[in-house]
Amino acid sequence: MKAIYLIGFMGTGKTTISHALGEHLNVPVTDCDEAIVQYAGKSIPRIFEEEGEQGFRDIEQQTLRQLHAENHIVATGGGVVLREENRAHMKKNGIIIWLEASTEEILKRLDSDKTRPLLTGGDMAERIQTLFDARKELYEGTAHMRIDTTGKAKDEIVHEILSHLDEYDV
Ligand SMILES: Nc1ncnc2c1ncn2[C@@H]1O[C@H](COP(=O)(O)OP(=O)(O)O)[C@@H](O)[C@H]1O
Ligand SMILES: O=C(O)C1=C[C@@H](OP(=O)(O)O)[C@@H](O)[C@H](O)C1
Ligand SMILES: [Mg+2]
Repeated sequence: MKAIYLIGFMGTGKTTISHALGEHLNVPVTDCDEAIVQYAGKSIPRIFEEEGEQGFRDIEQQTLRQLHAENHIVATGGGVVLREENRAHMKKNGIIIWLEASTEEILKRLDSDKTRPLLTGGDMAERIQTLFDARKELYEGTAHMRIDTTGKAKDEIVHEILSHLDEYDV
């Protein structure tokens, strides 16, 4: 099996769904953000604070490149599509699934979240909208499969992904 990469905005469920999908397919799962935290030895907010967003993106790019590119599910961070090198790496190595959710749903899911530095401070709905508008075309242009998760339970999303997987050369 090739790698399966989950991409999409913060709060669309990449981390959550990657683990559920891994269980169903009996394939190992890596969350890129977790690998980054391990490698850097500090939390994501701390990396942003001390090294800035570009410092984080450098580590993210390096980490993505080092992850297994076969027989593996990778939950990426929402900004992975910002770098062309990352988009090319994922396209070369696997199937890319874009998880979507409405702004209202993302707000609900991340209401009290303090772990996503790009969403803290200011009006969260506005931040989500601005960032999403800037990234939408990148998600669209990178993904092979697109799944709307709004109002859907984890199992439903996993089954929807599984039902489409055989359309691809995984
Ligand atoms: N389908 C869903 N329905 C409701 N809540 C969800 C769903 N998927 C994820 N969540 C919740 O939303 C939050 C963000 O999910 P997460 O998997 O961390 O998203 P991402 O990795 O895309 O940022 C978590 O609290 C998670 O439990
Ligand atoms: O969208 C982004 O730029 C980011 C998304 C986060 O991951 P999730 O998408 O899993 O929340 C994490 O990588 C970091 O806070 C930056
Ligand atoms: Mg995540």
